[in-house]
Amino acid sequence: MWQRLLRGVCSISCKPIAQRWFTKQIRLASSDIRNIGIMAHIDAGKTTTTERMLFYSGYIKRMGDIDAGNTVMDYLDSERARGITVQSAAISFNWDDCLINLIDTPGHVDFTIEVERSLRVLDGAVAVFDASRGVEAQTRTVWRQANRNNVPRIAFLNKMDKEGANFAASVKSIQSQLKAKTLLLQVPLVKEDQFCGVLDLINMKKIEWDMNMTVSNSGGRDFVHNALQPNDNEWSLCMKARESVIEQLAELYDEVANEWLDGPTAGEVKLFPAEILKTWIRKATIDNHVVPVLCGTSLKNIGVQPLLDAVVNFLPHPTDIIHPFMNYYSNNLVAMAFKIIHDKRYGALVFVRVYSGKLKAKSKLYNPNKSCRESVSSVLAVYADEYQEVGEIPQGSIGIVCGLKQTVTGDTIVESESAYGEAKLKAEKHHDDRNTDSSPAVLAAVPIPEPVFFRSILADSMKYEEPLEKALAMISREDPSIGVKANDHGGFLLCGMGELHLDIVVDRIRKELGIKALIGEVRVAYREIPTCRTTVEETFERNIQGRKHDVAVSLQVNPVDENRIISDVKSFGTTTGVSPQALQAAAIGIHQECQRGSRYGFPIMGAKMKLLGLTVKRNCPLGLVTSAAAKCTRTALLQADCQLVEPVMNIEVTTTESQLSPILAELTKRHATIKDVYTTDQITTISASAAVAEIKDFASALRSVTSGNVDLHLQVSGYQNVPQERQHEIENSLSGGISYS
Ligand SMILES: Nc1nc2c(ncn2[C@@H]2O[C@H](COP(=O)(O)OP(=O)(O)OP(=O)(O)O)[C@@H](O)[C@H]2O)c(=O)[nH]1
Repeated sequence: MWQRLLRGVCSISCKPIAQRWFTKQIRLASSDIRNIGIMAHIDAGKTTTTERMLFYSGYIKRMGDIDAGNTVMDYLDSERARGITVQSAAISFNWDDCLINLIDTPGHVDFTIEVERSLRVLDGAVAVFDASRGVEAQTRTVWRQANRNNVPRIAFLNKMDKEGANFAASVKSIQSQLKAKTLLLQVPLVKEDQFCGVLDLINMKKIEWDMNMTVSNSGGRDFVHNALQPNDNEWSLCMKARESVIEQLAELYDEVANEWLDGPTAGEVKLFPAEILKTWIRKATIDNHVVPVLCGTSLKNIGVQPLLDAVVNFLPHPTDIIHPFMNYYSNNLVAMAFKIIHDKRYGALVFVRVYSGKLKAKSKLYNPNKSCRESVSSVLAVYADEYQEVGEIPQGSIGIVCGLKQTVTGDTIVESESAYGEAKLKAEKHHDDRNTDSSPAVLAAVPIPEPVFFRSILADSMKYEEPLEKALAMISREDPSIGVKANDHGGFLLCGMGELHLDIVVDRIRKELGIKALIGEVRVAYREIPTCRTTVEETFERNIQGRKHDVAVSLQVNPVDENRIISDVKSFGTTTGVSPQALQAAAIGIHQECQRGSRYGFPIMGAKMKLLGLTVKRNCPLGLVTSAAAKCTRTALLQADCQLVEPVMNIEVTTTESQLSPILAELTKRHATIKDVYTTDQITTISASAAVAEIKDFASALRSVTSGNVDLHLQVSGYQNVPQERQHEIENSLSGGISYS
């Protein structure tokens, strides 16, 4: 990718346009900015839709083709090869005098953390659906994520050209499965059994594309829109549908009801001016009361321009949504780093959302999460894999900051340490929860679930050791859901959320960064949990340079019902008077030993590690405190009789009824528990759960037994004890060491 970034592989160079737009961006008011995401199930057409948006906005001169692997938005080699979006690519373009900062989010379940991070910084989203499938498994996940983050949404029913596309059924599935109140703003226009445009209910217009022109020369730029007339066939249908929109709004807001009752009429027909209607649709969308629904086919270039109009008209601008922390900073700078990628020329590119103030080039900033100062060298606006230096990122917008050394994804960045101090004081006056980990004056980070897969990675020769270490540090800074740990074989363990997640990292290391490395097979991240409470007291003696040092440690291990370790190491009782540095050194020893595991060598979880006592003489080396605490932890964990547990996944398979038998057979073979099987709208859904170890190659097995006519959604649901017979298998495979390929 790095060579690609330098060369600027995009076949289209748009620097002059970019320059004009980015200069304009600085003068923009917040109300002219839309920070939006595109979210959906894999393959619904997010990337194709985005490419069309760029094309119609004039940003690119030729549309990319996802199937030919030459889109602007999917720009990593691994993305182009696989035809899927892996990293969220952010991009800015203009539509109707507004600056749209758009983030294309990945659809695969392994990258849901990436989606969550994007949702934090967005003000609104376009949810893209495949109109022949309606709501799909991953849509439900991203929808829940958007609900959690209160992100207002527009639904775009894409692929209306496909055989089996069904507007009404898709809307029904949004209502029933996502429990969303849909507001239909368009009706599909079909001629000679072909989808060719939309009936716009707000403006009462027929918008029609010439199917012979769309795919070839015009690329869908040319379309005709005519006002609907009372003698048109579609008139009464559209009037009824428009009335239903107004009624839905009237149920929400009394003012709409009054306006509707008292407003002007033309003969028998009650009028409700389009501009007023738009204002109320916008309000209902931002209040998260309704989800406006539009339709089209991005591949055939129909319906994308009205979608862009809807983004500008109905999705919120940055100042529509006031986040509580903004009140503490007045007009001082506060921003959030939501993504990091590395570039050879600029180094770490930190994508930020500026909530208040301006983020200027050559300025000094403060990072309260890392308690450190940072220097900004330059500030960039982004065009997929091309960047344009700009002087500042204005309030409410998204851009890239260069020069930051310690900031990682999820950190808050503010103007200065003193500005943060003032904000923290103000925030604490309003909150009694001073004991929580993070101050209300910083933005809450995205929680990262426990990784369920890992694989070993070892440099092929000494020449690649340092580059590999640097590459892994860089990748885990970019994506904190990738864990990197040194293993006992001189290499590293790479932990991630799924097989694809780890495959992508390995691809980047080998192909994009050119590092020769030996890679172990993908393994399940088992864990060990203590089964009983133990208390251990031990004293350690060492002679160091003729001086005798001893450290006494007393530690208790308590089983707890949580998928993590709770470390209780603080100054109390017999630890009173022990220096904070010694307590910290003991905490490190306990943590390190928990990571090493006990009987099986897998990290511990479900344990509260309580330091009951620590006796340390003056001048005792801190390293000795760490190893004493580690040894005491080892003894305590052995006595706590740790049990091996494994991650379990919820499985959701959607298919047609005819494919049910082979799928159920595959699930039974893998000892899955079938929870439910139901059919709605001719789509059969099977929900089940199984151990991750049992379903490692489930996706490819499913594809082969159903000829690809299946949709699979997996999500980690928890942990369960490993059955006795498999425990032996695991022990045997572990004693065989790591096999690299
Ligand atoms: N028939 C039809 N196919 C479409 C349409 N839009 C996209 N496609 C096809 O659907 C497939 C997936 O499109 P993408 O744009 O990559 O979908 P995506 O949602 O970005 O997929 P991920 O990045 O993998 O999450 C490609 O083969 C597209 O050509 C459409 O309107 N009609």
